Amino acid sequence: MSKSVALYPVLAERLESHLVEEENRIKRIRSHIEILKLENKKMNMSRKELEAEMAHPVRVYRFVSQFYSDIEDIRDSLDMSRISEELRETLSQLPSQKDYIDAVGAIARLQEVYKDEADFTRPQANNTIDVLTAEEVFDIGRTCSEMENYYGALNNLVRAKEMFEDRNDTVQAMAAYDHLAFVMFEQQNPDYALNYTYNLIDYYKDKDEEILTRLQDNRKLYIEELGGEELANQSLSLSRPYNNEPLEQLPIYNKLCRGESVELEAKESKPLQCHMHTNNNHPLLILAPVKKEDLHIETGLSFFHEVLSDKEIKLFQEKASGVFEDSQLVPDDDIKKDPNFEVKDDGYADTRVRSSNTGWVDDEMDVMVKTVSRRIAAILDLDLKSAESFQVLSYGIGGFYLPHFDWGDGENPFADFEGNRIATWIFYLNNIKKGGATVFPDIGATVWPEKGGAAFWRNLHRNGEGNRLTLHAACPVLEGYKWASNKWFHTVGNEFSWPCDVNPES
Ligand SMILES: O=C(O)CCC(=O)C(=O)O
Ligand SMILES: [Fe+2]
Repeated sequence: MSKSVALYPVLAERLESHLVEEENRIKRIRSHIEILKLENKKMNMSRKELEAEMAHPVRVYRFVSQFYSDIEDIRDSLDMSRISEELRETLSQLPSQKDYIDAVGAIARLQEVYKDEADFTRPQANNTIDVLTAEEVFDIGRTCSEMENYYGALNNLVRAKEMFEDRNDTVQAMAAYDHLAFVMFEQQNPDYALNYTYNLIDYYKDKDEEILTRLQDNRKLYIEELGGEELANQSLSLSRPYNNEPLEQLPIYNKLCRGESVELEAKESKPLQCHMHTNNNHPLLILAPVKKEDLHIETGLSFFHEVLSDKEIKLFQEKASGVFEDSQLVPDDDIKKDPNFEVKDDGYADTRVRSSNTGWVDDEMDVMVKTVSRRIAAILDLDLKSAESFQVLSYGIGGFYLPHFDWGDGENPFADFEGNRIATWIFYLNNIKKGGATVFPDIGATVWPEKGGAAFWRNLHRNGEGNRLTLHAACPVLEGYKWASNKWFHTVGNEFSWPCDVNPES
């Protein structure tokens, strides 16, 4: 009993400090509410305004990382076991760690593909607002490292260290150096890792015991990797430049995305046996002939200008926005073999292969959609009966689709349709500020999106087999956003639609 009595003042004291903590927690929630109210204006923007606001990679990264850390802080400040279902539901829909990682991944992908054009650490064309700070570059480098994207990690950490040094911030420069040493090791540069570690040991030796111990352990590991003390010492002169292997080994794709020309292995070039039927006498086209550019003979790759009106484009965007979801992709065998690709539990590949929104728009949704379908069929002289609905795609900053075929393998590749995807038609619904081309690595072609225009190609050989030259990809969007729409024609009803071919036996 007397023991309990003695605890009275202790209890009062502990309750008091609990209350202070609770009050602080509530203050934190209140300050978040104030910030959210201020941000409210942005959240009420229309789709168009939001697209314009989020048209630069740095803005997207900044917005997502700031929002994500606020949301994390809000989550931390709440007693999650006592919140309402509604609040829980709302929180679950807000930026998550995955969104933040995707935003960093988009920056790293853009840097990998577009190189100097995607150097967001320097003002580009007098734009001094959308420039990353040293702290942000450091954050991107560290996150890349956590994602095991050591290529992106190395580039960003090197730059972060430089930026910290430029402002004589040794403490931060050393922190960047510390991460960099590990990343150098992961990218097969143990000599660099060791050299950096010696410098770091020198710096931390009378500053931080814990860091020092870790650095000393690393030093041992790097020396071992270099084949012992003697060989390690020899390698320290660092006369060779460091390796930095990109994450995706896609040099042709990257070049084409940048608009550079590529040298291809010599391809057969037989004369065409006859010319493609342009179908210009079709009644639907007499009054409005379309301007067509031939880009590649064997696949029929071509570009059609000004096929869609602004009104039709708006309709496609509106119809699709109502039914948008993340683009899914059933990975084919080639993709599964690539060590960079992970297949999620549900059998779909993750955002390392493709990232965009998809909405299906069919002819029954609006008579204008049906008119457009008929216009394409008339231009191509293909039968619409077995065609798919329009697959409308919207790509945000960094949105892309790695090289793939539209045709499927095996006996019955598209169970829900009649036959394989014989041909692809892809509309471009807007002009993109930078990036976002469709490229064909084995043809060496880059198709630049043009509002209202469309690209077309034939996916299959005459014998029905997939044509491997049709390998194609969507380049990441570097600035702005991208809207496109696929229309796939299938074999049934189009068996005899083949025009001429360089090799009629194929
Ligand atoms: O967006 C592009 O440029 C290409 C899209 C594509 O290839 C596809 O969706 O299959
Ligand atoms: Fe495709």
